[in-house]
Amino acid sequence: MLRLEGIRKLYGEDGDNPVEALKNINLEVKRGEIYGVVGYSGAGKSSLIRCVNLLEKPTAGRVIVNGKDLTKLPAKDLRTERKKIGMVFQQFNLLHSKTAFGNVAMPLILEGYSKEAIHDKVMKLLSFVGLADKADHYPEQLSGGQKQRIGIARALATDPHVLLCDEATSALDPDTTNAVLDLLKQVRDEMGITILLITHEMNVIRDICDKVAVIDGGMIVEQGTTINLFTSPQTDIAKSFVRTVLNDALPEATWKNILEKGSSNSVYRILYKGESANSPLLSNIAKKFSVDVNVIHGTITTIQGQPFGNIIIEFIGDSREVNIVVKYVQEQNTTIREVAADGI
Ligand SMILES: Nc1ncnc2c1ncn2[C@@H]1O[C@H](COP(=O)(O)OP(=O)(O)OP(=O)(O)O)[C@@H](O)[C@H]1O
Repeated sequence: MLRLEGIRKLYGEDGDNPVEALKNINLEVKRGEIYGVVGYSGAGKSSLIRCVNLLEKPTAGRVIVNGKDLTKLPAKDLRTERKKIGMVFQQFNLLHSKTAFGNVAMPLILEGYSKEAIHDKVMKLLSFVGLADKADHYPEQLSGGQKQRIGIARALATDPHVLLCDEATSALDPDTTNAVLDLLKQVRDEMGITILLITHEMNVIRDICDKVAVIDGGMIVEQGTTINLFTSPQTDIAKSFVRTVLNDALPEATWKNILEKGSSNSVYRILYKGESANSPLLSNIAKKFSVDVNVIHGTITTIQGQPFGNIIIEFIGDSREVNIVVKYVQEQNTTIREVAADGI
């Protein structure tokens, strides 16, 4: 549905200090997928999303939407194809002089739709985003979450195939963020729209993305399914992003206690994924082996509908028996490793 091939973006290429914001970006989003791009400030996220709808022309590379390379289209055809790409902005970008109705109607007026058709479509979209009763309200009379719903309704007005979301929830509080993320999921599930979103918030990736790419210094440094990225991040930057929501480092005070007891060599991290998160692993260990299991720290979270457990435990018992237990855990298709000196 959407493919980026070898995208480069160089700003100020004719000046003394050109900035290479994107370096050879390759990415494929399948129809109906929600694909997230996560990165720190300055990583190149905005440049990337702006290159997708050609608000910025890539210096090199191809942007293929529905089989068409947008970078090769003449201006008139590009305008037609752009209508199939909706855009949702962090700051909503609503016209303050227009009501909610007027904002959603805008793209349809520009398209020359009849008054009746506009009324029908706008009211349907306002109902879809749960704001039919706010049709006559102006943006200043709406909350941030409501403004974003209007922004989404406006983006849907031209029946896009792809929705690009630029930090769509970054200006919202956590509860409102959840509601807007649910709405985006509904857009995908009920309308079959493919979504590419950029964010610096890993909870957004965890909550709605099927796949994710981590971008750093204008390059994709890691990409894959959301569950794989969360359960086995490879790069330091992906690990640090995952840590922002899983908070899996052992608290310093707990680690200090363990060191004082001299039992640091029997502290392990166990990562459960999917099915194995449901199996009573710890109680099995306690039943089968003569070691005690002390859970020190941990989180269990749901990623793409699958439970994922990340817990730190201390085995209390003979070290030979502990080694046997570690082997047993590995045989259960579960990751286990000693916790390092920094509690990670
Ligand atoms: N119009 C521009 N002219 C020159 N340099 C630019 C321009 N836009 C972005 N850059 C530079 O390109 C790099 C990537 O910026 P970009 O805005 O794409 O990152 P970002 O990940 O979206 O950051 P943020 O989350 O802070 O918006 C940065 O070094 C930035 O300074």
